[in-house]
Amino acid sequence: MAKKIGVTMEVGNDGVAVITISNPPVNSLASPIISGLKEKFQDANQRSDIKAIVLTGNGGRFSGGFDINVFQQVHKTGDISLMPEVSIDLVCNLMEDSRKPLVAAVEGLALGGGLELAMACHARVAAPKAQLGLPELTLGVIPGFGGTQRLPRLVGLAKATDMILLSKSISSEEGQKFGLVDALEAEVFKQLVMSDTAKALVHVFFAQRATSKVPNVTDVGLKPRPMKKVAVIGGGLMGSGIATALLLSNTRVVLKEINPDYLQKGIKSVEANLKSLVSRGKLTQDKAGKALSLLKGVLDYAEFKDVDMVIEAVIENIQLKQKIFKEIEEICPPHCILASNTSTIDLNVIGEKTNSKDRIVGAHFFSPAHIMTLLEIVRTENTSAQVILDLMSLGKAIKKVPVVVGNCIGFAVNRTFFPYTQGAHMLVNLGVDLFRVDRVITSFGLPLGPFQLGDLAGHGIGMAVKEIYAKAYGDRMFISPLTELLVKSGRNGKINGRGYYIYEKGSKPKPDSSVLSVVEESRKLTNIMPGGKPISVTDKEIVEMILFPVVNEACRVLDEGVVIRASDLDVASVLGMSFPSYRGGIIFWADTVGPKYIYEKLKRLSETYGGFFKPSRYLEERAMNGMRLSEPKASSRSRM
Ligand SMILES: C[C@H](O)CC(=O)SCCNC(=O)CCNC(=O)[C@H](O)C(C)(C)COP(=O)(O)OP(=O)(O)OC[C@H]1O[C@@H](n2cnc3c(N)ncnc32)[C@H](O)[C@@H]1OP(=O)(O)O
Repeated sequence: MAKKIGVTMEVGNDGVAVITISNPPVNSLASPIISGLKEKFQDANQRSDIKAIVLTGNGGRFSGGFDINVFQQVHKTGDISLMPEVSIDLVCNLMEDSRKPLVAAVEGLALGGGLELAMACHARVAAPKAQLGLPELTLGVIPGFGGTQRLPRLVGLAKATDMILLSKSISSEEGQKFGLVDALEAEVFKQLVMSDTAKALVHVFFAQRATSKVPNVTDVGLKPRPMKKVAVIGGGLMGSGIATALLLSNTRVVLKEINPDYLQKGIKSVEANLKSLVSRGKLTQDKAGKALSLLKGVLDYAEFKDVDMVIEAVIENIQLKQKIFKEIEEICPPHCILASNTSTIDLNVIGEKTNSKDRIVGAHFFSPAHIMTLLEIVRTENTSAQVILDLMSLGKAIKKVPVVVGNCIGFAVNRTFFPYTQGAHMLVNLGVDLFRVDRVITSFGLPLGPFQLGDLAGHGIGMAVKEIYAKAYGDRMFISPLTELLVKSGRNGKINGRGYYIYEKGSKPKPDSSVLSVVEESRKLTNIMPGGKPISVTDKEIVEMILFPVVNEACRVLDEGVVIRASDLDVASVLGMSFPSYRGGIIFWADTVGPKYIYEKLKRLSETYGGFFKPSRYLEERAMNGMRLSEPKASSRSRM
């Protein structure tokens, strides 16, 4: 039977193209394979429906390298032109420079040119026990597809020299240890690569990398300035957490409070944060001591004269923030970045009384700030590219994932998720058990259901936030009296030991059945149960009624250009809201479910239950045109 030689490309519904090398028995890189690869990569890079590429080999072997028969032919004929030019066209231009995430899925072996192709990909996943090496020297040649350059960068010079000069191959397990392999997968490698989970996780991996590319900021030749000394104003929960994160990365921190009592509390919180990291084995005592030595508590602005950045983290009070920004503008050096950790207030309003609008930026950390990795960098139309770059660079230095977003109420994450609680409240007012709602949402993959999350955030805050959202997005809110009734009955959430659940030291939160009388009162007031009877819903419908309105708001966030790209919202939802990463983030998940399905469901729900579910224009357009939500808009009215 004739051998089937060639390169194939299959594109899944999710936009992932799988390019497969077929040249049995070892998928050597013969001329038709090299030209096939060029053609497929060219095609994949151009097609708008392809958003990520996987390169793999057929029959359990990635590739045994360049076709040695060609060497033999060259030797026989003396015609060196038989050697194809591969490095520039294929390996650099089409693979390495591809703007689409490109992953090598390696099984069996990747040797010589085979490993070099894998190294030109943006990441490598390998099955256990695969053989990886550059044995070219055994044939009297050197690695010719760039391996001499890429291998040392991945595994270090010593290991690379060993592998190249001694033609020593290594296993994928060793490769992972040295950084040649990004992830190892189990035996059912192929199935796993093609599984929804792998697709989602690979998506999040690349989406996270993509966040560091910000047009007109990271591509205009600017260099980040060093942030040697940073001031944090406010030593509360957020301020002390932010200070801890900075100290852990060896940044000098000035922590300012308004009186000695508050200052002492702030410093104690930083100490407690560090102590808890030490007790959990995440930090040595020495390093904790070093971090603390970089902290200086102050009650006035004297230390602000030489700071590189101020991060304001006081309560959400517009007048107070405006006053602080006016003061720091006067006292800080002219290069100093003036950042606010506000989660809701418009940055233009905060900076209204200053003449330094180009230096004003949002640094929205998520609580606890020294642990949660998302940092929303909120820019206004006046924030300078240099300031954004500096904050991105500081964010990375303190081990956060900075995502640059536009200025709107709630920014990207809180705005996208504001319907999350409301959908849950609607269900409960329609007669569904609140503890069931939490159970269904946690089994979907979020760590906390909406009611337990509300308890954790505190219902006092919940009420304040609801008001802010009602002003901004009141046209699409479900207003439920549940939170107010809860607070009235003395249940502020975890903070005072009681919310929907009972919180006792040392034990897990317990559902509090006595809260049901509060729920009953709310149901009476809203009176939305059809015929006064509880509705009957499946678990799937519960997920849909809570998360589809979130997807709907995410569509508006995309439509208004609050994020640079859809995948930024995926990363932000995973890191800021703990949306399950194995579902790829909110937009990736929605595209998996299907925009048309979501649109039709929301439309039906809005006919029954009103405007809260009304599909957005963006969702409707995508559903009607059979487009994914993540596809970039043809013309953008970005706020970025
Ligand atoms: C530009 C680049 O940097 C340059 C290069 O890539 S140079 C090439 C570097 N690659 C190599 O040196 C790998 C050479 N091959 C091997 O070491 C071994 O064949 C192997 C480990 C891949 C597989 O070993 P094993 O399973 O024992 O099978 P083995 O009998 O050796 O090979 C199976 C068949 O594949 C062929 N083959 C293996 N590697 C090949 C290659 N790179 N090109 C062409 N044919 C190859 C063998 O000639 C053999 O063919 P046959 O069945 O007609 O006799």
